[in-house]
Amino acid sequence: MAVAELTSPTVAYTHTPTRLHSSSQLSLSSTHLSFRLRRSFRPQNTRITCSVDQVQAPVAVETKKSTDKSDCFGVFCQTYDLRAEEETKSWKKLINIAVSGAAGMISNHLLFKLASGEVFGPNQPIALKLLGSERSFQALEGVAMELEDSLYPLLREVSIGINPYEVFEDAEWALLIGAKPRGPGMERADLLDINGQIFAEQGKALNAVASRNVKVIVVGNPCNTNALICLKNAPNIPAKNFHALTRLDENRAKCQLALKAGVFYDKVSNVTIWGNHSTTQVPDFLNARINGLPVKEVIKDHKWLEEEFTEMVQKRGGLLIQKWGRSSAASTAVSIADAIKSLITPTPEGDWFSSGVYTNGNPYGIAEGLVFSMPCRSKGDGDYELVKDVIFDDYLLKKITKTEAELLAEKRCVAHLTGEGIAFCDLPEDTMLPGEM
Ligand SMILES: NC(=O)C1=CN([C@@H]2O[C@H](COP(=O)(O)OP(=O)(O)OC[C@H]3O[C@@H](n4cnc5c(N)ncnc54)[C@H](OP(=O)(O)O)[C@@H]3O)[C@@H](O)[C@H]2O)C=CC1
Ligand SMILES: O=C([O-])CC(=O)C(=O)O
Repeated sequence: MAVAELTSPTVAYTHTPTRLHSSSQLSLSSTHLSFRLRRSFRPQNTRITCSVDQVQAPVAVETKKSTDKSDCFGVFCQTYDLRAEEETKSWKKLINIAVSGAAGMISNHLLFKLASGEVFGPNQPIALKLLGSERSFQALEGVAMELEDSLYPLLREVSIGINPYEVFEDAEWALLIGAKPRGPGMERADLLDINGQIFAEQGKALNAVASRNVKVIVVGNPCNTNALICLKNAPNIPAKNFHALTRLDENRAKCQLALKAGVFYDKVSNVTIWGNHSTTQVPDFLNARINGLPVKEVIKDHKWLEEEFTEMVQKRGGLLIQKWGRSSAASTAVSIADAIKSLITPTPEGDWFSSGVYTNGNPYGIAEGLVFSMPCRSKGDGDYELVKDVIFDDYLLKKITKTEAELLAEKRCVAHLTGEGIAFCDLPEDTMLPGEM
């Protein structure tokens, strides 16, 4: 392992332009000031100096095995002691956020939100660990370059890589976005299998190297069953920590209810999406509220609620693809940010949010062992509890049974990936992602 050692009271580091060995490192452990240079290109004669009153004499320190790490990128290979600068003294401890599909469209919106501080807050420095593939590696470098050029103060580290066992190391959040889109003529069972394999692998990697309390949000479709596969392959991480993103569906439902009621969308609350992120999902208008009143008291056209509203939310993703020629990216990124914020800030009194979570001991009688969207509340500690005071009627129960049946069929279809035996695929005919219609 190559470790640069400096002993003079004035620190000066110069090196010639090479692609450095992945473990090259100069570190000042006594002050936590470190310049970490791992397999990054740096400009000719890079010179970094610090005066003696800023730092003590540096000592070289042993680093973790370089092969355990993804590559830090460009300017982010330098890290500084946050306590050394007045402005950063009040900041929290750096958190590691891993993002897969990092060169994709959703990530292209999300990463900049994360880096700006609008998700984790203005005093929360972050490290972004970006997972791509050989196919997308150049694009990933492009993303990292744009992050460099954005000069975000809170963004202290960016690393990129194609091996989940490296990229997920010590991740405290894992936002799993990368997935293969369903191509023409591809059976849904094939999609479940192809993407399921990605999520089985990523579950294993999280299990091996991520923080034991990592929070995982699965976005790549079919996200509920991918999340189930992921958590089944990560037995050392609490199943409760895995989420499938249904917040976009909740946001879409709120928007349509607001439009119909003639109110601004901040007046709509208590919206649950039940079940699968697919066209069987159930946007619950029975428990939802507008200006604190039950939706059915405000919107008297109940036929609209049961038919048009429900179908509009279920198929919103498909309509958007028809208009845009590609699936929702910006609004999905916003909804991922919303989903994270809902877990790290206390839920407003009386309200809740939707997330696809593991049905382990759920109070609604939904089949156990599924990732099913349900109403959740959080104290803001990253954890959540299920909301108990919700009501059901025959319409709602019938719809929930349909989406439950679909998820049970998806589960049977991926039994080979969850350790539950031999897969048997009998998916309902009309099983579709929101983007397929
Ligand atoms: N839950 C939700 O509410 C929503 C979910 N989605 C889903 O999010 C996912 C990402 O969408 P978006 O960012 O727009 O898609 P993009 O196609 O823009 O990017 C996704 C990334 O997935 C990776 N990918 C593509 N093919 C494969 C493959 N065969 N194996 C592994 N990874 C692959 C690629 O990264 P790389 O080459 O680096 O692997 C690509 O950069 C999709 O599955 C989409 O259906 C979209 C909207 C809403
Ligand atoms: O099917 C897709 O990729 C798009 C999707 O999930 C959505 O817009 O809700």
